[in-house]
Amino acid sequence: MDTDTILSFEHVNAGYGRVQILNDLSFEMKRGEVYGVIGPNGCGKTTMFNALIGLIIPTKGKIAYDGHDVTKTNAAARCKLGIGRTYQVPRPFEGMSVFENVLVASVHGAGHSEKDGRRVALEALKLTELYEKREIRAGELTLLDRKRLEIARALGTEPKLLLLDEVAAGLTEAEVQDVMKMVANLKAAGYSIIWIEHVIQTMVESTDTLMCMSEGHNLLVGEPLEVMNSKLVEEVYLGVEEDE
Ligand SMILES: Nc1ncnc2c1ncn2[C@@H]1O[C@H](COP(=O)(O)OP(=O)(O)OP(=O)(O)O)[C@@H](O)[C@H]1O
Repeated sequence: MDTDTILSFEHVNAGYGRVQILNDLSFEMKRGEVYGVIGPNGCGKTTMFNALIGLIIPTKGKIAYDGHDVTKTNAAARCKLGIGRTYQVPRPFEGMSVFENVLVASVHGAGHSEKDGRRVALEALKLTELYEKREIRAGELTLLDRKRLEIARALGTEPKLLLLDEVAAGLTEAEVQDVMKMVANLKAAGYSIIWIEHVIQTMVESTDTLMCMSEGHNLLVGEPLEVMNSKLVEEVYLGVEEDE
């Protein structure tokens, strides 16, 4: 793995029990880039995240992250190495304040002392523009702010690689623009970001590299607009969307 590469999947097979979902998946991501992942429903995008954070262990192949072979490393150790994820459906502790939610991630997720955890949590809240709302109960937040909180909680673990799972889903166009600005700020702050999304325009405008997955493998990867305009992608992805 060259030092520019933060993440690589090499011929990975993985799934749930006997059901194999990832099927010889290979790709490589550069440090500091926003790497988009698209593909039809059920093609294995979230499963790829699950394999990346250590929720499921590959039956074949290798996952290398930041100079480490993490193929069989457990989830807690990967979190400590700097892999932080968000979930498709935000699930904060509703009764806790915004700040407390991020503090919990920082202290219990990343193992920071309370003092360091507070510092990291406040930085995460500033980066996600939630600082002014830090005392509000998480259950009272709008969907956009819940998405921000989901990202802040991931940042609370001090990741180098941030995994975003459909953070734009369910938002208005104006809100999606806010998310795109936030992702651009996170990139500028030095995070490497891997971003699953169905909102195609977002992917074209906000990512440096785009991969389209199909049936658990890498169908096409490249410059976002080229990937989106390719016939191959149109057939497996847009074709499926239109039929739904
Ligand atoms: N815990 C699980 N146990 C068994 N099968 C699962 C589990 N989670 C997901 N699957 C199956 O794995 C396949 C891939 O799902 P996955 O969520 O990775 O797809 P996806 O590309 O993220 O889809 P979407 O765009 O709809 O979120 C689907 O057929 C799904 O039903």
